[in-house]
Amino acid sequence: ATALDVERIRKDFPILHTQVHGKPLVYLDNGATTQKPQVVIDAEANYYETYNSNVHRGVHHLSQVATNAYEQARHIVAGFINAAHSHEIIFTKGTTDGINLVANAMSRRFLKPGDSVIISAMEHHSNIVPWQIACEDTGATLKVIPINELGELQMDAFEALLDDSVKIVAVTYVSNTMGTINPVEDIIKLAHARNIPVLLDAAQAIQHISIDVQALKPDFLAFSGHKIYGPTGTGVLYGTTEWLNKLPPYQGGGDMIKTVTFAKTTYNELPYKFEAGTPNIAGAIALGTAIEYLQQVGLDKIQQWEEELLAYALQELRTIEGIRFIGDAAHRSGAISFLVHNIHPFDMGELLDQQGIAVRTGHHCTEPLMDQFQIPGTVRASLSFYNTKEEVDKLVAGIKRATSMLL
Ligand SMILES: Cc1ncc(COP(=O)(O)O)c(CNc2co[nH]c2=O)c1O
Repeated sequence: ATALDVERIRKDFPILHTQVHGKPLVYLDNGATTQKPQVVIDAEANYYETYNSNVHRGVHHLSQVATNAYEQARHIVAGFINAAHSHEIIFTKGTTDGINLVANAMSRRFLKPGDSVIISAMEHHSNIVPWQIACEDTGATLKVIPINELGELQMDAFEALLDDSVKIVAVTYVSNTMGTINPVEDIIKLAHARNIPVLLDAAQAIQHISIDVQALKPDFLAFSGHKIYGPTGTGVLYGTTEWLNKLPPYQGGGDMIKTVTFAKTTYNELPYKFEAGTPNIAGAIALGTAIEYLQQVGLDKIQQWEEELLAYALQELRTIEGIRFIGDAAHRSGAISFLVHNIHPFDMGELLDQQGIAVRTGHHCTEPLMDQFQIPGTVRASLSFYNTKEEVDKLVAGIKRATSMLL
């Protein structure tokens, strides 16, 4: 693939041309949320300006236009991850919402005392707490796959945890804190060998790695729209038809029903069974636009550039005296977490901010991981395809300047 024209791409993102504290914004907090191209911003505004209307039930023109746009967005998402059917795409509020939907259903229908749920030591709180609640409610046990000092899953320990008590495996595809890319193909194969379903938290994978769910075969896959250049409050839960038909409805209300009587209600077919109430119509449409934008840019070019930029960032960061990487997996993407000498991450982050450099500091909603490394938190830089090597150089220079001020 020909190289990405990053400078041209950057023109698509208005915010990248703003200043912070009088200095050009260097946005390196893409793991928290990504910036939005003008076409995504316009897609939301255009809906409200020209065809705002509720979906699925209206007979009037605007409602049909809105419904077609909303369902076209679903079709775009289905194609993006190569789902076998569009009805396997459930629009959610985000990754947290999608995981809660599955955990809630599992606790109501599939978990009982003596059962277990497997997660990993690097999970985001959104893929820990819903499972803790499900286990508390059902008497099931939460099991945790350990990681090694590089922040990689210990697969032998994972295999040892797999037994007949396990009713689901829920793991992150890519660590939001360390960037570790987990061997999800192997995890799924090992779990499926025992007929155990797998949920993949793809919040930090969907924007960096091409995902084909018919090849990879997760039973569920969740991601957030705002981390793949779409609006906040949007997301997707992919589920196989088989599993989505097994799950009870998550929320009751309009749209998710076929007929309602006080004696008995029958539920709608997929995907509407899981889309109660008026959805985030504008958000879903704009998410579809975000995905089309990425496809036009070229996912292979994006992946190639991000890999090159990550390698450059690691190479340059390694020149910093006293830097300690938290997680240094061989197979990684997106995020780089580090500490410099014994400087508290908050102090480093604050001084970087004063230089216009946006990174995230703290535990990144992975507190158990911080406990394992015995640190209060990290400084995390997380890259996107609109970042440049010059921005990496500014980060490195900014860290060196902050270090000289703080030591
Ligand atoms: C791996 C992972 N799972 C789930 C979530 C939750 O996504 P949400 O429902 O859209 O909030 C995040 C958000 N991660 C981060 C949010 O801010 N900094 C982060 O690293 C994440 O990185």
